[in-house]
Amino acid sequence: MGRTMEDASIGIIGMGDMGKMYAQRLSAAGWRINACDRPENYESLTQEFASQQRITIFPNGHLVSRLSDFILYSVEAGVIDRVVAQYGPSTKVGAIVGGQTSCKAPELAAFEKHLPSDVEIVSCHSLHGPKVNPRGQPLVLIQHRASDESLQFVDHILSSFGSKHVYITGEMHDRITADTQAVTHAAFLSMGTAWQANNQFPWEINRWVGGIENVKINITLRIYANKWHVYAGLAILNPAAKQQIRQYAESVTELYKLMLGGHREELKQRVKAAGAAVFKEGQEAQDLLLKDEVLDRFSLSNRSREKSPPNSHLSLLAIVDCWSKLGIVPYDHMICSTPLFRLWLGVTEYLFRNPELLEEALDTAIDDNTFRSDDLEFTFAARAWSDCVSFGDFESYRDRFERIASYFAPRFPEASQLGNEMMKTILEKTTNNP
Ligand SMILES: NC(=O)C1=CN([C@@H]2O[C@H](COP(=O)(O)OP(=O)(O)OC[C@H]3O[C@@H](n4cnc5c(N)ncnc54)[C@H](OP(=O)(O)O)[C@@H]3O)[C@@H](O)[C@H]2O)C=CC1
Ligand SMILES: O=C(O)C(=O)Cc1ccc(O)cc1
Repeated sequence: MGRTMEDASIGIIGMGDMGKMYAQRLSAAGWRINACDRPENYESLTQEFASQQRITIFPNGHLVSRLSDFILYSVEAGVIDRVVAQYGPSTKVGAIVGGQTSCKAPELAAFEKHLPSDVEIVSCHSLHGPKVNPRGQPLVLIQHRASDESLQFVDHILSSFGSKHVYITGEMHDRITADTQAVTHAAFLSMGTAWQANNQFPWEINRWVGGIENVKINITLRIYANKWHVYAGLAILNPAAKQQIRQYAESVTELYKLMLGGHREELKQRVKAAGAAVFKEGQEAQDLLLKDEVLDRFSLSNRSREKSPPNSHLSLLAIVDCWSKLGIVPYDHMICSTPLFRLWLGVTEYLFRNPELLEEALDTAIDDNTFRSDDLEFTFAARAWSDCVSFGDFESYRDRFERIASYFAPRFPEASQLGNEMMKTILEKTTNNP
């Protein structure tokens, strides 16, 4: 292999949020980092990292690739092929290459296509955002074209994160993350779309205040405050995601039609059968915590509330219907769970493991027309996001995303502070920190 742990250096191509987080944490653990972003960002990055002795900034990926023993591409998923085509042939002989993109099929295809055959491939994916402490969070490692020794080398490099290493294939990664990431995002993106379409800031309206609603609101705003390309890439480029998001939109539509038609018994039967398939007896996940007393602390609203206002919870009924139609047991996907997914599963579980609350939601869906127009917009939104992902057009995804994001933007600073506290509190209880 020709490299020793002592003199090895790590290359990072793409110094955005994730690239910088990796550079900071790996250099703090004692590794030498060679990093670059696009050539036009060279000057500013050099200044930013001037005081960090173990991080050297280079003008481009050729210079990073020819020097480094483990090279990580941390660029937008949509450009991975182009960037690997550009710098891949400059990779140091015998080096190991990996990527941080959220969908592995295009990344691994790019590596196979453009890397010299003497280069090994071990890819990875931290299943959390750049501001989350990696300790205890899942970190996927994919030994795609590499010896066991090289996998151990990468394993060792990344061990300082304290993450929970998960060893799977790229294909399995994409199938699981279609659910834990792409469908989860589709649900929250649709909530935001519906609120915007009805011209609502949900925390200002009585029927949205408290409990589960705080999670819905805080996560939706958290997603819209983030970069569109992260969500577009992992949904559009993952074939399993298209199918799963389409099923989610179909479940939303069919349940909404049952509500609209007043088909109480059919609705109850369908939802409860789905619930029984997903939440099997004795299959409780780790303590997911979601209790109203805690969730109530994270409200953007300044109103107080005594009891949860009844809600049809269409978004939650539909995800369970979707999982059951696809034969997915979400607890099996905890190995690739992100913090958002655990919260999403947590609120869903909270509703489905509370028979009175579920009954109340189903009766509200039939009897109470307060939510009809919200649910109508939510149904349109779920279908529109599904179409957008299926068409695979990054620019129209960006346009939809940014239009809705700008509606909520004035509340981002407050929402992100509150959302961070909520995540922290809930993560402390839902992560098995070693
Ligand atoms: N954000 C998150 O929560 C997570 C993201 N990921 C994945 O990690 C990857 C990076 O995400 P993130 O850091 O958030 O995104 P960013 O947009 O912050 O970072 C990507 C960086 O790559 C740069 N880049 C683009 N082309 C080149 C090139 N030819 N050479 C060098 N640099 C280039 C971009 O520059 P410019 O902006 O100027 O184009 C940008 O600085 C994505 O694939 C994402 O899906 C994975 C886990 C979590
Ligand atoms: O938790 C989520 O789903 C996020 O939104 C953060 C995120 C985004 C992309 C990833 O590949 C991993 C995590």
